[in-house]
Amino acid sequence: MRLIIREDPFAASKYIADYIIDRIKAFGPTPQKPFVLGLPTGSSPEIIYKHLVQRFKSGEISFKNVITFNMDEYVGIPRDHPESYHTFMYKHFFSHVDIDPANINILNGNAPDLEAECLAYEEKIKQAGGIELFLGGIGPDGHIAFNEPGSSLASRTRVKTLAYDTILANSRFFGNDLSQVPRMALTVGVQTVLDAREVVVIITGAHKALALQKCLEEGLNHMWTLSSLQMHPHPMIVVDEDATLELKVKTVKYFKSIERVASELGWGQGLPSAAHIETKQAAIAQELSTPTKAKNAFSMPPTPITPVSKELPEPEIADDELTPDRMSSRISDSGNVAGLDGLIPGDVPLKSMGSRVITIGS
Ligand SMILES: N[C@@H]1[C@@H](O)[C@H](O)[C@@H](COP(=O)(O)O)O[C@@H]1O
Repeated sequence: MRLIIREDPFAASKYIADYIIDRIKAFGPTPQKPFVLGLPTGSSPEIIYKHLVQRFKSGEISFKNVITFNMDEYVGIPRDHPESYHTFMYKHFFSHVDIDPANINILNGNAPDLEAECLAYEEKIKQAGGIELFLGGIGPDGHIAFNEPGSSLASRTRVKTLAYDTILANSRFFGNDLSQVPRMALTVGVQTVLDAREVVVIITGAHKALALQKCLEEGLNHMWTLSSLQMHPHPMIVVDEDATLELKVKTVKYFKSIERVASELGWGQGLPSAAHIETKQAAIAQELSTPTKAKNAFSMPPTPITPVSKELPEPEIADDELTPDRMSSRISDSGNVAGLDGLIPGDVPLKSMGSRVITIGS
């Protein structure tokens, strides 16, 4: 788990935007090998999108060879509703960059067959080669996408009924009128997120501090679906200071130290590229398949160990000092156990404890 802590939501969002740009550049997407990016909505990612748009406008990054899959969409509100996730994504991101509209994938919450829509979405992700990086946000109840508390951790894209907490939280976008918030949504499943090669989550604000604590310091729990990241090989959570309010000081210090040590050593917190790992794996497999080398690899002579005693000054042992194998001889025959010399007269010394047991029948 990587936990990156930044002072405020702006710094946390900038960190993620930079990270995504670095990952896309390192990947070097082409039409034949596009970068597949999973995306969220919500107020937390808004600043990330602003950064990405800015960097696109300054010519630092292109989204031409990027395919996107959004996490979720409400069921039953028109696609052009001001609060639909389609509208959100075009307003904050897609309309401002050079992404090919054919590469944009968002679930259709008005599909005549919602189940078929979800199955087709999973299939499309598979056909695109799987998601390289899934960016996510969470709700205050620790849900990722719309995987509400109690969701199966093996879930895939499906129809989900929204929890009351989520309806309450999202009512701010619907004039604080609970009755206007859709009751259902289509969402990628927990397992769909975990299938991505890398998952990056933004969490900001004190109202999400408990969720972060549950997911980071406690165990895997379907009531806090973000905790599923514990099962992912490359998760990264980027937070602001407020989101850490419920964490132990020790946890915060540890994760801050990871980042500090890594930067002191000149290491980034990024992933080694897939190509780099594959080259290494191939070299190791080759090495092990060469009979003599493989044999050598497993029958290496033991590394000679310098006896510790040679490194240490000779201990000074008094003539009457005892060696451990004769520890029993430390106990004097006086009947008293070392340290128990001050026994009350008449008390029974430990070595004859048996004498305290009265024989039944006697
Ligand atoms: N389904 C979305 C989530 O995908 C998103 O992560 C969450 C957080 O939104 P915000 O960032 O506005 O708190 O909102 C909704 O519930």
